Amino acid sequence: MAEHDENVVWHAHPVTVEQREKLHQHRGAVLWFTGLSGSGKSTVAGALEEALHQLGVSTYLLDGDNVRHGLCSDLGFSDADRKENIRRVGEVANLMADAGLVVLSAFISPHRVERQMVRDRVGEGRFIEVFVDTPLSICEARDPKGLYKKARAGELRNFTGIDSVYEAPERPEIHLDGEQLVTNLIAQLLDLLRRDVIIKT
Ligand SMILES: Nc1ncnc2c1ncn2[C@@H]1O[C@H](COP(=O)(O)OS(=O)(=O)O)[C@@H](OP(=O)(O)O)[C@H]1O
Ligand SMILES: Nc1ncnc2c1ncn2[C@@H]1O[C@H](COP(=O)(O)OP(=O)(O)O)[C@@H](O)[C@H]1O
Repeated sequence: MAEHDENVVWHAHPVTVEQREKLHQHRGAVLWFTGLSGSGKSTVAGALEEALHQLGVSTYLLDGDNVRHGLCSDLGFSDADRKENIRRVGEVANLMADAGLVVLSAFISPHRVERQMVRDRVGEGRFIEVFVDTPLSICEARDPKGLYKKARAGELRNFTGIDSVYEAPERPEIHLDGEQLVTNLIAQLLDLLRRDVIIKT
């Protein structure tokens, strides 16, 4: 894919990200949830969004299951397609954070290199990697969509954790034990957002 056309020139607009953040009364950021299928990414991200919304924070939740019905409906689960999925979502998340929102994204995002690509794009300080660490055996026992069962039966190929790799984060901003109570996990995430001065409330 072409990087960009040299004839396309960046245009600096008069309203800055700092001005937009001032209006929102909090900083823009990307909370990047990563973990196995069934680890709890959507559940925890959804509960955190609810808590933030109640605190008056402007949020948006990007979820793999939903984005793959629209923006990324042409993509499957090969390594190349997952990479493109994360690239597109990373760009959208970056734009939303630039708009001053606290973005929550819930994608398996199994490869370190792609998560690093999004980190570089969003920038240190704004990118918060959230590792939802739930053992494969627990995810498989939960199996809310019956996908692990299908993968074990050989009916679903390239399934993360079964016949496709998951590279755990080495230095996530926060490492959650995905077997703890959701309320406990939300308290840890709110603490981090306050400590990093993303939110003030
Ligand atoms: N082969 C394979 N591997 C993993 N997951 C699969 C696969 N096929 C379908 N699904 C369903 O798609 C959801 C993961 O989509 P993501 O966009 O998060 O995946 S990725 O980040 O591009 O790897 C994932 O949702 P979650 O369970 O919410 O993680 C699955 O429901
Ligand atoms: N902390 C938790 N403790 C117990 N069950 C959980 C927890 N988080 C999620 N679950 C349950 O695990 C299943 C998978 O959660 P989900 O959020 O869909 O995972 P993911 O988005 O990572 O695939 C759901 O049935 C959900 O209710």
